[in-house]
Amino acid sequence: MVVARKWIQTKAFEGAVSLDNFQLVEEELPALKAGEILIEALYLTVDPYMRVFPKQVDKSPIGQQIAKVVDSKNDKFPIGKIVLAMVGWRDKTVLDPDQDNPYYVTRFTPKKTLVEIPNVGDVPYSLYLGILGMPGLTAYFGFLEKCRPKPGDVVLVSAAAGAVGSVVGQIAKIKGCTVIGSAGNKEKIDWLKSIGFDYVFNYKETAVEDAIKTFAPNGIDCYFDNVGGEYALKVLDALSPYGRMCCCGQISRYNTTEAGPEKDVIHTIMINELSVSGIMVYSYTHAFPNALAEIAQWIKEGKLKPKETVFDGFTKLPDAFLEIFKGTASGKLVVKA
Ligand SMILES: NC(=O)C1=CN([C@@H]2O[C@H](COP(=O)(O)OP(=O)(O)OC[C@H]3O[C@@H](n4cnc5c(N)ncnc54)[C@H](OP(=O)(O)O)[C@@H]3O)[C@@H](O)[C@H]2O)C=CC1
Ligand SMILES: CCCCCC(=O)/C=C/[C@@H]1[C@@H](C/C=C\CCCC(=O)O)[C@@H](O)C[C@H]1O
Repeated sequence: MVVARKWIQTKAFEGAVSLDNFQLVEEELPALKAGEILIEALYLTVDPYMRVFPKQVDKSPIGQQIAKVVDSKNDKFPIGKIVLAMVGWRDKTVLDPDQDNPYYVTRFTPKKTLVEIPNVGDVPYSLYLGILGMPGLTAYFGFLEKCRPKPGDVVLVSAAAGAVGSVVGQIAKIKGCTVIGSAGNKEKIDWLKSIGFDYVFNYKETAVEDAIKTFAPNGIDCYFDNVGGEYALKVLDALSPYGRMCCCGQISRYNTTEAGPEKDVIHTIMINELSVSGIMVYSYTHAFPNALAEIAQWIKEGKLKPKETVFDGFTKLPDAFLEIFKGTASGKLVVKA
């Protein structure tokens, strides 16, 4: 008999997430039926959207993991094969590789529970949860398709030291742009400078509108928005005519239910003929293989530098999740099971 551990969410999130939102429980797994496999987590991801994903109370929070097949009654998935699976915060799982994703929401998640890992060469498995996974692809499509950068454009990225923002900034450099990033501590600022950002500021010390006056006196051409709220409205006001803004996330608002700052944003969008677009990365599923090949090539050439903060141990999942909102660590947060 195999016993799995899984985290469940004990109560609805309200305000800041705390450790008592989660409980670790054990579960006896059923014997494998024909066609099924048993997988064991190697790395699990924590991402900001887990804070706002609907209907998870009494369930294991949504999440992908890189896992190894450890028992199999399916010839296509032999023992030892590595897969990417959306099974939530669990260390062991029995599944049919062809089953639909129990967390599926149209456009927002993969349709199937299990996804083959892309064949992009010999890279650490954890990267499939970051730069070669959902966050990296979000950066790639959000920036290239929605911001439509041109060489010489001035690009601003918020939460620039994070999983998405750090990739956006580096792709912007590859595309010949001038890149400004914001982050919340000195270690992140120093790291962003070291990977090629032209200007970096601590948004907790310098208001974004002041940073823009200093670093981009002629305005911002592209804004990649990871934070939303007042920060995003301030940047909207500073976009150059024909500017582009990619609305990727609103992390400054995830822990609050209070109404956001009000303003007649529509007038600003009209008068400057701005393009403001959202991004949902799974809308580009058809184009993932080519994008991943290009990202992998940039990594190989040293043009894109992955960074991770790794939490050691399955029991650390809630701590890793809380770290997203503390904001001390940079790069992609992953948990080594
Ligand atoms: N549309 C889509 O398909 C996707 C959207 N996203 C969104 O992209 C954004 C970035 O995601 P990801 O790169 O994974 O996360 P990050 O790795 O950037 O982690 C979160 C970071 O956000 C910053 N942050 C945390 N709380 C706040 C706050 N209250 N106000 C301002 N900044 C805060 C902190 O950095 P610091 O304070 O140092 O800047 C923290 O380190 C999120 O909003 C996420 O929801 C992500 C993936 C897909
Ligand atoms: C609703 C806030 C979403 C914040 C942006 C973000 O991080 C998106 C990430 C998606 C995510 C889907 C997340 C939420 C779907 C909400 C559906 C609903 O019915 O409200 C996940 O699938 C990975 C990213 O594509």
